[in-house]
Amino acid sequence: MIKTLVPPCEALKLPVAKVAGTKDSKKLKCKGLRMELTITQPDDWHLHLRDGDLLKAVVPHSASHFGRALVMPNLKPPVTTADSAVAYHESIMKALPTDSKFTPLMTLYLTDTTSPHEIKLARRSGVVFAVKLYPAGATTNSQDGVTDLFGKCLPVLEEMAEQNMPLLVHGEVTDPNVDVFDREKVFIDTILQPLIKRLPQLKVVMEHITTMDAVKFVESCKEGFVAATVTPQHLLLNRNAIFQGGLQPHNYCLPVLKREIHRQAIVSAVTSGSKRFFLGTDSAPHERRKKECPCGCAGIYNAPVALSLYAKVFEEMGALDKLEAFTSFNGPDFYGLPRNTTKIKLSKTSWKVPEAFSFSFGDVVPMFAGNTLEWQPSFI
Ligand SMILES: NC(=O)N[C@@H](CC(=O)O)C(=O)O
Ligand SMILES: [Zn+2]
Ligand SMILES: [Zn+2]
Repeated sequence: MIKTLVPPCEALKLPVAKVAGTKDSKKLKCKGLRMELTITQPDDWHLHLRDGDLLKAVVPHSASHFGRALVMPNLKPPVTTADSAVAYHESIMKALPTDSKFTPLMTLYLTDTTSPHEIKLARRSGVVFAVKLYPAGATTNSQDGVTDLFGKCLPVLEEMAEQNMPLLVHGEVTDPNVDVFDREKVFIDTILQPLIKRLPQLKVVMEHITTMDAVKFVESCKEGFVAATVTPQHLLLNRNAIFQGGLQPHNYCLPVLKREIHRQAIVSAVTSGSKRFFLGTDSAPHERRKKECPCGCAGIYNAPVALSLYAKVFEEMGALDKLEAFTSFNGPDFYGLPRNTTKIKLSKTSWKVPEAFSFSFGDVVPMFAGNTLEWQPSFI
């Protein structure tokens, strides 16, 4: 629901106008009215929560806005078994603020030696909802990932199709001869296309898509079987942002930001209302000293700003009426889970993103640190 509010002092006296389309909302904005949106509580279908002190530090940011999150397994060591997923689930539950209703959904880290039996155990655990494919060497903590998907993992993938367990992919090839900006497209051509041909019943999510090639691929597949998550950074930034006024380590993530034409293709796809695309922040915190150094880690910490940024993208495209499906419906529908029943409010109120979050072990710098954003989420 999209509502408009007048400035706070007068808010109680005046009737609330409902806004059906975005042309209206733009008009209202011009008149100086403040907008407010009430939407079903969103879920984050791609989140890095880490472990230890960093987990305790960052989990409140996700728990304060999202109902559930699909938690990525690329810890050190990675979460490769049902037992370790259950243990990780417990440590996340312990790290949550006491009154939190946030539900972590766990993933298994696929390796060359993952057995079909482990998939059965994962399904039975009740806490594992997907299996994650990291091509070995593709991204942070992927060294134990898969070296040869078709050669080593076919029996596991068949069992996953059997168990209705989705495969989530970091969709980049690791061949050093392939240009870093082409790695997603080559992955689609050489791995994903053959995979869905071979196992059409396997559900696949292309994580954090970055190219028009990925958009076209996902749109060409059978709805309900192949989908994609989209991050705030790939909707709002192109590759210039990595080099704006000097090297910008906090805009470096994998897959790396791409050209403007790719960003525009992703924005069009998510704001079209297609059910194939849903929210996955890929919020990936690294301590500041591990980002601002000679060989900085890939990953953008966006959990504190993600909802504001998604709202900004949809508003700029005149598609605020499509935001809720992207943030709160398409994901659970794909995973066959119920939609959340609680609501959150997004108010069009300026707020400043902190320069950094400071913890005893160090700082974590969020995406758009120090910038002013317009949409502010809160519980109702
Ligand atoms: N996206 C990133 O740049 N980094 C992620 C890993 C990943 O999702 O590829 C991380 O764990 O830091
Ligand atoms: Zn990834
Ligand atoms: Zn990720």
